[in-house]
Amino acid sequence: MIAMIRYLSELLDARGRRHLRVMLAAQAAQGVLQGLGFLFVAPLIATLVSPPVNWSRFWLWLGAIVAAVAVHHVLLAWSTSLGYLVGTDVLTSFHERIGNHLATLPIGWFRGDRTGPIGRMLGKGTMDVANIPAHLLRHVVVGLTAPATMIVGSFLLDWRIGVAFTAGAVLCALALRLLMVIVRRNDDDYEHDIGVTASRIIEYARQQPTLRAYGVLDRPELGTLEDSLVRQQGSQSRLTIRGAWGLIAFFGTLQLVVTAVIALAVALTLQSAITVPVMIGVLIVTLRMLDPISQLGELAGHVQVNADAIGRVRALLAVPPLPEPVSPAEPAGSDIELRGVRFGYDDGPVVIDGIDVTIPSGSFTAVVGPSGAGKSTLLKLVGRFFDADEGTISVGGHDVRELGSAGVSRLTAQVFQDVYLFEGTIADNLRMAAPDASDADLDRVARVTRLDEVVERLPDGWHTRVGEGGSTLSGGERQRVSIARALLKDAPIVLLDEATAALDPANEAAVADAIAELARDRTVIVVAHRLSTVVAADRILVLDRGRITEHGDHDALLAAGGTYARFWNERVRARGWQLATKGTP
Ligand SMILES: Nc1ncnc2c1ncn2[C@@H]1O[C@H](COP(=O)(O)OP(=O)(O)OP(=O)(O)O)[C@@H](O)[C@H]1O
Repeated sequence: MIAMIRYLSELLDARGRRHLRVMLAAQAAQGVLQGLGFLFVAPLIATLVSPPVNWSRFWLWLGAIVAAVAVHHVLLAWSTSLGYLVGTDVLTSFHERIGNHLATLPIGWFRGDRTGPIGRMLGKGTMDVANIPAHLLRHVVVGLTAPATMIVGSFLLDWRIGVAFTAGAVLCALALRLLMVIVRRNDDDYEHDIGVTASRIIEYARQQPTLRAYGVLDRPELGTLEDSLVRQQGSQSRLTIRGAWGLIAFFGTLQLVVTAVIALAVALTLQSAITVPVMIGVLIVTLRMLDPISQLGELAGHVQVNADAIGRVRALLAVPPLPEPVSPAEPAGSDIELRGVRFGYDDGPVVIDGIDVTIPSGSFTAVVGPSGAGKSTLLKLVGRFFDADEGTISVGGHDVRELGSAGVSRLTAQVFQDVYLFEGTIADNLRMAAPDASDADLDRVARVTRLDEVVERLPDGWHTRVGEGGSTLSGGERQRVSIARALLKDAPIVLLDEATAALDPANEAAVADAIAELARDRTVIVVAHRLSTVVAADRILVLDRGRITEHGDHDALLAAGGTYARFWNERVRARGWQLATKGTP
C-alpha cells in the first residue's frame, strides 16, 4: 500500500503531490475521528449506567461524539473532492507518460500480440489506477486508522483487552496478507489471459476473409481464439474461487478474534476484574470495529488488482527505449554498410548471423532467400526498428545509433508488406509523408506510380476516404498508395518489403513501374518476391538462416549454379514465366 502511494506520488506534479498528501492526512483524521466517536460511547454509557447519572459528563461525551461525527463528515466531503482531483491528475499523467514512453520504444517492439495488452492497459488499467485516489484510498486509510485508534483507546478501558485487540489485529493483518497474495497470483494469470484474448479477437476480426475463404472458422485445431477464451474463463474462475477462499479465511479469523475478545471481556467481568460499563464499552468498540475491518477485507482484492495494474504499467515504462544521441550526426550520402551484424528477437535464436555488406549509394539491391531467412529483419535493422545485438549498421557514413531514429527516418522511405493506410482521404494518406506537398506534387507522384488511374476511378478522387487500414482499396491499389507516399517523401534511401500476395496483371505492372520509378536515383534495398524485381536489381543478396550465402547480379548468380540458380529455376517453373530480360531463360 505504501509502495502504491509512493508510486502515485511519483506520477504527480508538485501540486498533485500536495493534494495527495492533504487528502491522505484528511482521510487519516477521518479514521481517527471515527475511532474516537466509537470509543467515546463507552464512557457515555458508563455515566448512564452508574447512578447517580452525572449529566454534565453525559453531555460532555455526547458533545464530543457529535463533534467527532460532524468533523468526520466535513473531512469526508473535502477528501472525496480532493480524491477526484488527484484521480484526474493521475489519469492525465499516466496517459502522458505511457504515450511519451511508447514513442521512444523501438518500432519493432510493437508486435501484433502486444496490441491487446496495451489497449487494456491504456483503458481499464489506467482507469483502475485513477480510481485508487478517487475511491479506494479512503476506505483503506479509514479502515486502518479507525481500528488502530480504537485499539490504542482500548488500553484505556483495560490493558488485557488492549493486548487481546493487538494480537487480534496481527492475526487479521496476516489473513489479509494471505488474501492479497492469493489475488495477486491469480490476477496476474487472469490479466495475461485477458490480454491474449483481446489480441486474438483483433486478429480474428482482421483475418475473417482468410478464415472464411478456407472455411476454417469451425475447425477446432485452429480455434486459437476459442482456446484463449477457455483459458481466460479458467483463470477467471480460479481468481474468483481462490479469492473467495481467501475471503473466507479472512472473515473467519475476524470472527474468531471478535468472539475471543467478547469472551475475554465477559470472563473479566465475571471475575470482577472490569466493571459492567467497561464491558459494555468493550462490546460496543468490538462490534463497531467490525465495519471498517470488514470493508478492508472486501477491498483487499481491489487493492491488489489496482496494485497489479500499477505494476504492469511500471513494467511497460521500464522497457528500455532506443538510445538516442544528444547531438545526432549528419549523414553524408546514402551508402549503407553492415559490419558483423548479429541480431535475435528478445531472448530467441539468432536471426541475423554475422552480416557484412556494403550497399553503395544509388544502387538497387534485392534480398532473396527462403521464408524465415531473416530478409525482413535485415530491412528493419537498416530502418532502425531495433538495434543490432552486435556489429554496426552505418548509413551515410554514420552508425544508425549516432544518427538517431529521427535521422534514420528522415533518410529512409519504407514500404512494407502489410500496407496500412489511415482512415482519411487518399490525399491525407500521401501528405503524411510530406505535409506541405502541393496538389501538383500529388499529381506527379500519382502519375509515375499509376495511382492516377485509381484516383480518377474513385467517386471523390483525391478526397475519397479509404476506410480504416485502407479497407476500401484493393491490395494492389494500397501498394500503389504506399509507394506513391514513399516517392513523395523523396528520401534518398528506400526500404521495400515487397508484398507476397499475387496481384492482377494490371496492378502487377503498375506496381513494377512504381518500384522502378522509386528506384531512380535512390539507394534501394528490396526484399523481392517478384521475379521482375529480382532481375531489375544491380545486386542480389541471397540470405539463408541469417547469413549472406551468395551475392552478385542475376547473370553471375545464374551462371554460378548455386542456391540462387535453383531458386530462380524453381520459381520460373512454378509461375510458368518466361522473362525476356537480361538474357534470362
Ligand atoms: N517480431 C518478432 N518476434 C520474434 N521473432 C520474429 C519476429 N519477427 C520475425 N521473427 C522470426 O525471425 C525469423 C526471421 O523472420 P523474417 O520475417 O525476417 O524472415 P523473412 O526471410 O523475411 O521471411 P518471409 O519471407 O517469410 O517474410 C523467423 O524465424 C521469424 O519467425
